[in-house]
Amino acid sequence: DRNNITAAKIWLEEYNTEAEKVRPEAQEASWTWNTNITDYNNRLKLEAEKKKSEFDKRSYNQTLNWDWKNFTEINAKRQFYKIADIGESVLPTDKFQQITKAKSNMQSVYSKARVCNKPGDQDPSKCYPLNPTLENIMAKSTDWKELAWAWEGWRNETGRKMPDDYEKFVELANEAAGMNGYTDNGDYWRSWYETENFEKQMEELFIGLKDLYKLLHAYARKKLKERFVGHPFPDSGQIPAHLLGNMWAQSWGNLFTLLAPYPGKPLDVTEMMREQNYTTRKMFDLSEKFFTDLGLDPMPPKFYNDSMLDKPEDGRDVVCHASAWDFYNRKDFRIKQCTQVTMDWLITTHHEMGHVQYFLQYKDQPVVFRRGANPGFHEAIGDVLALSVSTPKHLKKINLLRPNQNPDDEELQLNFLMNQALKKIAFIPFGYLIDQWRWKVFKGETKKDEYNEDWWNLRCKHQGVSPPVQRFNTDFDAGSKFHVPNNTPYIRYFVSYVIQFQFHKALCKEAGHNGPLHKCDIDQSTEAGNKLAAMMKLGSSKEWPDAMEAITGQRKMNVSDLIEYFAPLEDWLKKEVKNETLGWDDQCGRIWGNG
Ligand SMILES: CC(=O)N[C@@H](CC(=O)O)C(=O)NC[C@H](CC1(C(=O)N[C@@H](Cc2ccc(O)cc2)C(=O)O)CCCC1)C(=O)O
Ligand SMILES: [Zn+2]
Repeated sequence: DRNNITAAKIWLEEYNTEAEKVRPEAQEASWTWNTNITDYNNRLKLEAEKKKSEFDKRSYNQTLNWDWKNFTEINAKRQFYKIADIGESVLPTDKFQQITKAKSNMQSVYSKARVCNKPGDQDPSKCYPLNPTLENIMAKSTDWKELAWAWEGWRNETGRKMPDDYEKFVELANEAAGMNGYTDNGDYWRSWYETENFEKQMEELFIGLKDLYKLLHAYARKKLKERFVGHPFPDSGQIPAHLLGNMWAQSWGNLFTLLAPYPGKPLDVTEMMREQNYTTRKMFDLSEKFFTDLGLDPMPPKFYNDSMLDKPEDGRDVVCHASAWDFYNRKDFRIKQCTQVTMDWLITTHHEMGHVQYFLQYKDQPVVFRRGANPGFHEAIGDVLALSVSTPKHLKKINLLRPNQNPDDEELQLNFLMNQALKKIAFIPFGYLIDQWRWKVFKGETKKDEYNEDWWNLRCKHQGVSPPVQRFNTDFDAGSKFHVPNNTPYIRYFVSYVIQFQFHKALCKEAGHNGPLHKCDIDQSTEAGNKLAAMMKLGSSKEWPDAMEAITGQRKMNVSDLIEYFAPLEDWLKKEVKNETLGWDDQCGRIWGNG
């Protein structure tokens, strides 16, 4: 009967066995399209997704045979709860096909986009991809016009072509969420955090970090005004968004040579990697060794064979944006990325390997528990290890610091902290605002003809950046960021950037570190590794405060460890910007045209 827990557990076993067949097929078809974007592979992907959605629907219907909401066995009850939560698969077949088609269109536009008419090109029909060309221009160019060409061109070739598909996606995603008992798709996405007033909690964390961001923003604005003297910076105080070394102004690491407190003490790890003929494989071996030296798992033998670690040279279209893949069969785990030999890509490699390590650690959980404790946890693992790898002390150990450089030199240490701040503090408002915008779209508070105005209201208000050229309602700048057309939620990165410092602090203590937090390198500490592994093994079988407690001994997210980590730099910044006006107006002033 409906309360027979023994029979229910047998059914759960059967569900798992079947899920370990259906999911790998869907993943394999998605992998094939991602690594070779063709109409044929797209059809196979849609077919496989349709098959998986039918399995999900069938499984949901079978959960109705059990009174699982009243089960006393927590683990079984939690499995039923997750099996019954089938997301977009709840849609009837025709609507499921429509939403999958809309997503596929946007993903394809994003991944195939090229920008032409580069200033100074003899052949105006020559076109350039984001990776590596446009990203390199945004990272290295100091030519205002060239930066503006790349910035505007990318948005014309991506976001501008998506509003109709995006509107369709929002409508159907909300319909699916409604059928699953949520108020809208944003409510569904937030449900993964199982946290009362989650939006309020995120806002409080963000408010706690605003002052630190304003210091860095004021310093960067001061130095960029010197670099681009004579060019228009808005009176409202924002920084033109194309000057920050990144297509979305989300990470300012490429401004290090401009912003380093002691320019004579460079951290030019990329040059060192190139001088030592680093290859993609060497970057992965380095990362894997860090994990295994902590006592964590090595990559399975077929990982390197089956992964795509470099951009293919046979001209096929691929999704270059890095990603880590669990095939849910306990055997196949892959990474797909178009690796370049740079320090940034060494960090990204650790980030993706962090995902695979999490997959490996929880692979014997029931399929529905093979997720992060919350999505932010999955994003934090690789970054936590990268916090140790990037220290001057560790770079010295792996011979990526110049021989004449002393890792304990205080000026070098301050340069290191600035380098970290340009990636971690600069990211905070961006990590926060993407889903602020999307949650409002899903709530219906932002209509299609307001998509772009609302996007820039948030970019101007929270991030303190403004568009370098006039924007119109016919633009859709949110669509120029991978995660919007690819429907990947983003608040997970904001959460990760906060909790990774909590994890770092706790693991450094476990590793016996004394002294400032930013100097800690947990390398080879199996005590730290064991703590991390124990948390990852839980997967999503427990609510995330239990996982947080397993590492840090307490159950809340808070920004105090991040602030402690950057304390020495905060003092330096306060002195640097004492004659500056901190912050900016909420509005961006005149940036709007009615196109
Ligand atoms: C099958 C699948 O999709 N799997 C998921 C993982 C999972 O869910 O299991 C996945 O691989 N997602 C891709 C995504 C890629 C990256 C990303 O998009 N990063 C953010 C923000 C950021 C930037 C710098 C940084 O150091 C940390 C975060 C951005 O670039 O804006 C690219 C660079 C790094 C991470 C990722 O790995 O999170
Ligand atoms: Zn990630």
